[in-house]
Amino acid sequence: MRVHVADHPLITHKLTVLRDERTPSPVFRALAEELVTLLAYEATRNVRTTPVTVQTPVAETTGLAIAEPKPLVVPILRAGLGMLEGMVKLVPTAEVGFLGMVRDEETLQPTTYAERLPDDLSNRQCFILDPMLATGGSLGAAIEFLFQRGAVDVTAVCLIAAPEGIEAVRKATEGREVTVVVGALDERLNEKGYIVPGLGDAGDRLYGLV
Ligand SMILES: O=P(O)(O)OC[C@H]1O[C@H](OP(=O)(O)OP(=O)(O)O)[C@H](O)[C@@H]1O
Ligand SMILES: O=c1cc[nH]c(=O)[nH]1
Ligand SMILES: [Mg+2]
Repeated sequence: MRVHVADHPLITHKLTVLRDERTPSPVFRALAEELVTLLAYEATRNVRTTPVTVQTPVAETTGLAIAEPKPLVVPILRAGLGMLEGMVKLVPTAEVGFLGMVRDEETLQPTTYAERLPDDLSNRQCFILDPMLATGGSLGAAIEFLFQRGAVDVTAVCLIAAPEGIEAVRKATEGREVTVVVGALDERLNEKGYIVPGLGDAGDRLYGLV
C-alpha cells in the first residue's frame, strides 16, 4: 500500500480552519470540497490515459485523454458525500457509485447499509472518498468490497488519518494495489476511536447531528 501525506501550506491552512470547532457547517462544507480538489491532483497522478490527436489552430498534436473504462468515484456516506463535488469537478467524466457505511460508536465496527455500485468493476480504477480514516475499519471494508467486485486498483482520498488506521488498512489490503492520499497524518486515536486532534465527527459537522 502506498501512502501519500500531502505537504502543502494551502492544504494545511484549509485543514486548520476545518478543525476549528467554531467553523460552521456552510464553511466546513466549502472547505471539504476545496480540500478534495487539491488532494485529487495527487490521487489521480496514475489515472489511466490514452493518446489522442487534436488539431490546434497551428498544428496537429498528440495529447492524452482519460482512458475507458471511466474511473469510478465512490464516496462513503454520509461524510464522504461532502467530498464528491470537489472530486468530480476535477474529473468530470468519472462515474459515481455509493457505499453507505456507519461505525458502531461502542464496538467501532463498521456496517454497510447501502450500496449502489456497478456489479462488475473489473478493469476499473476506483477512488474512494472518506474524510476520516480512524481505526481503518470502514475504509478497509470499503476497499475489500470493491476488490470483491473486481476492481484492479483503489485509491482512497481522506482528509485526516490516524497512524493506527493507516496500519490497519495496510494489513487488511496486503497484496492489493492500494494508494491512500491524506491531507494530514494526526497523532493517534483516543479511547473513543476519535482522531486526535482530528476535527470531531465529520458527518455531524457537515450535515448536523442525527
Ligand atoms: O476508520 P473508522 O474507525 O472506521 O472510522 C471512520 C468512519 O467514521 C466516519 O463515518 P461514520 O461512521 O461516523 O458515519 P457518518 O459519515 O454517517 O457520520 C467516517 O466518515 C468514516 O467512514
Ligand atoms: O475522529 C473521527 C473518527 C471517526 N469518524 C469521524 O467522523 N471522526
Ligand atoms: Mg459520523
